[in-house]
Amino acid sequence: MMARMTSRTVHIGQMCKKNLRVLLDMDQVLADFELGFFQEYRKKYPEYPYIEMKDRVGFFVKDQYEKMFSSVPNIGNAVANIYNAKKFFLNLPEIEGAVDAAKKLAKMEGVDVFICTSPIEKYKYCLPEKYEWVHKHLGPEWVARIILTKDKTMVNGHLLIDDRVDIIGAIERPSWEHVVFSANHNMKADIGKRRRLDNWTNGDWKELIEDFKMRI
Ligand SMILES: Cc1cn([C@H]2C[C@H](OP(=O)(O)O)[C@@H](CO)O2)c(=O)[nH]c1=O
Ligand SMILES: [Mg+2]
Repeated sequence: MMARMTSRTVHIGQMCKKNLRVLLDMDQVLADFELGFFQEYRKKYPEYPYIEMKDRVGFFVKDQYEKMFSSVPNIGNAVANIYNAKKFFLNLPEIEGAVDAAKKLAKMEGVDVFICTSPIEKYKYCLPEKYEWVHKHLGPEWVARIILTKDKTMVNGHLLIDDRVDIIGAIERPSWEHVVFSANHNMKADIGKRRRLDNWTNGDWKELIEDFKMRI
C-alpha cells in the first residue's frame, strides 16, 4: 500500500522527517506590549507615578504598579484601563526585527510557524485586534497561523518562544520546549535550564532553529 504523503511530511525511504513546529508568542515577542503600555499610560495619566521600562519586574504590569504604589488609590484600575482600551492591542508597535524574522522563519525549509497567544480577561477588543495586528503586520495569510488559548500547554509544538516565565496549564509536560524571549520583566527571573533568545536582530534565532531542527 502506498504511504500517504502530506505537504508537511517528507518521507525518505523508511525515514519520516517531520517539520519543526515553532510556536511564537505574540505580546513581547512580536508585539511590544510593554512599550505600548508605557506610552499610553504616561499620556493618559501624566500625574500618576510610573515605573521606568527598565525597572519592570514580573509578568503582570498591574501587579508591580499595585505593589509599588499601594498608597495611590485606583492605580490598578488606571493600569488595566490602558490595556482594556479599544485599539490598545491593535496599535502595539513591533518588537524590533520580529516581523522580518517571523517571515524568514516561515520560509525556512522543514519549519511550520504558528502564533500562540493568550487573550486578556476583558477580551472584547483584544481578540479581534490581535487578529488585525497579525493581518496588518505579517499579512492575511498569517491569520490562519493564529492559535488563541489561555492554556498554551494544550498546544502541540516542538518549541515555544515566549516571554512569560511561568507557563502552566492542564498538561504537566507540554510537547514543546520553552525558550524564554528576553524582556525587562523577566531578566531577573530564575529560568532554570531553559534557553533564552534575547532579540530578533542579532541572528541568534537562526542558530536556535537549526539546533532544534537537528533534534526532531
Ligand atoms: C495583563 C497583561 C497581559 N499581557 C499579555 C500577555 C498575553 O499575550 P501573549 O500570550 O501574546 O503574550 C495577553 C494576556 O495575558 O496579554 C502582558 O504581557 N502583560 C500584562 O500585564
Ligand atoms: Mg508574551
